[in-house]
Amino acid sequence: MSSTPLLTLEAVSKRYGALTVTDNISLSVHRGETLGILGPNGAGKTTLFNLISGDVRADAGRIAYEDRDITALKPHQRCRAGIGRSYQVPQPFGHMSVFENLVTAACFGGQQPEKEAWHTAVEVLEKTGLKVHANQPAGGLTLLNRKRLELARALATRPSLLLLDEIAGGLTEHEAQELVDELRRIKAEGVTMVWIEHVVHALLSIADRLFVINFGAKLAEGLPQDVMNDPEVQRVYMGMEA
Ligand SMILES: Nc1ncnc2c1ncn2[C@@H]1O[C@H](COP(=O)(O)OP(=O)(O)OP(=O)(O)O)[C@@H](O)[C@H]1O
Repeated sequence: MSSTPLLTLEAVSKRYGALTVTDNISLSVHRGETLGILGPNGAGKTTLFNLISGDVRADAGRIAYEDRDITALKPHQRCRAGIGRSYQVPQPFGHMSVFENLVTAACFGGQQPEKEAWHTAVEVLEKTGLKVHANQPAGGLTLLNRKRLELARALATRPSLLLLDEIAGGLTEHEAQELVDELRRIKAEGVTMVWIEHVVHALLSIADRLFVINFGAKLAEGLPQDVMNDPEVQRVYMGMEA
């Protein structure tokens, strides 16, 4: 891992009216690492992703990516800079085939010329186990395959940073394990990942570090074992799957 972080957030805040949803968050993500994000429902995890991807603008603070200030960039500019994301609720073009969804992501998200986008789509289909569903309308996929497509669409933009929002949520144990295996292969290729996940044991099987958010603010950060043993984290997580 290089010492220069790939992504840096400095004192980033976001409010909705009187509600501070992101409260002075500073964090760094290093090249090649997988950072796991934990926090109770409504803690502000997805908002943090929205701030990184540009779907939401920060009220205060600075976001840097590859040493470049991206705080004012629009989502498509951040995507082209190398930030790919999946959404908690999969957002494919339901009437289009799986393959068409991937070509579209590669062309418009990744700004790849058509021929390259086709190659990328084929490559990503193989990598994510979606090849047999390539010509199926995305709207008819099972939950596991919709999650895979969500991951595949992000990969088709050829990200150097992959933001994964609850990709294992709602899956069976076996399905979640399949996804984790896929993520491990992606990680081994050098893709840096930030993964929000309530399925803690799935997250722990791959995360290098954890960052815990509660009420929009940082509760804990560090090596997975240290964070999971932190009494405050245990208190906040009581009753949750571990
Ligand atoms: N556009 C918005 N307008 C007003 N409030 C919002 C908006 N988006 C999010 N919030 C509020 O911000 C808080 C944090 O939401 P967020 O979705 O970031 O949490 P989360 O940690 O991802 O939750 P979950 O684990 O349930 O997905 C919640 O109270 C939510 O209702």
